[in-house]
Amino acid sequence: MDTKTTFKALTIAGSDSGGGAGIQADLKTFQELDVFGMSAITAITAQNTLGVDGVYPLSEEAVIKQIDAVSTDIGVDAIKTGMLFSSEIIEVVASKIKQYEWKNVVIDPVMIAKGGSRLLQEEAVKAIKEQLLPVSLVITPNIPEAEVLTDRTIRTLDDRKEAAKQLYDLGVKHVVIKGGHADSQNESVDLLYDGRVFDYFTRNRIDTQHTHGTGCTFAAAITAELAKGQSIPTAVGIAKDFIHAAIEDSLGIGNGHGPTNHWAYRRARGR
Ligand SMILES: Nc1ncnc2c1ncn2[C@@H]1O[C@H](COP(=O)(O)OP(=O)(O)O)[C@@H](O)[C@H]1O
Ligand SMILES: Cc1ncc(COP(=O)(O)OP(=O)(O)O)c(N)n1
Repeated sequence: MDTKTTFKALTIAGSDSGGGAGIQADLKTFQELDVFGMSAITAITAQNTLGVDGVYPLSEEAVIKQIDAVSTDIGVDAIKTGMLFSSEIIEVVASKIKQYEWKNVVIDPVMIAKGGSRLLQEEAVKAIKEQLLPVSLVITPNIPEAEVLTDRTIRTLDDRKEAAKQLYDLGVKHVVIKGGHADSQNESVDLLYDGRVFDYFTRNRIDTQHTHGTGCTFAAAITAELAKGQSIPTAVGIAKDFIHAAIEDSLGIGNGHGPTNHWAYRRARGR
């Protein structure tokens, strides 16, 4: 009998036709980290490195069917959410997390794409705070997303720490506020808060416009490592190394904000 363990992760997110963000980025990241990837698509976007040209949400029924199909047969060790688009889809996802008693739940609260297109309806922010955060293990907002979720301006690291505490108080067990949008010219610092202590993950800032999909890729790497049973600080540390390699060795594809390189981390390890 085959006794090999296969770790499995599910992404519940939107499709990016350009391949750099959304479910495409998540599945590539799972694969690169030796985790079997599955998807429940919430919306289809027509998108490339120049921006989003169309958003086509799926019905709640379609999302439910996809989640049930993989959960009842294949099984799930960790899940990640990305673009959820509406309060209705968020409600479905929160109820499925409860139904399947998932513990390794990573929320990337995707709101607006780089070019300014909305990937989450404005009124759905409330549903993320009230329905999703209480049933999640980790949330990974960038600074603008953390500002919306906490209704506060974040300029300094102290502002970020206060925002992390505020998010923790909504019920999520770990908060990672990413530093890609911070003012710092030299480094990009991500902050992790577990309700007790702050931890910092720091790498040099890379001067590039090819950062499309960095948030999705980072959160997917955390999810993959949680699926394998890693602790949260270890998973965040590996994700930081993964995204840093992917940005540093980016591919130069397209005429706008290009994608990161999902195979850079593996190649750097000689695999
Ligand atoms: N120019 C950069 N150089 C190095 N790391 C970066 C850079 N931009 C983003 N990162 C890292 O990429 C990840 C995603 O960050 P961020 O850009 O804040 O998220 P999002 O893509 O959701 O806006 C974080 O780990 C962040 O520190
Ligand atoms: C379908 C889809 N999902 C998420 C995003 C946002 O990705 P993110 O990693 O935040 O990168 P940018 O859009 O900021 O480049 C997306 N664009 N599309």
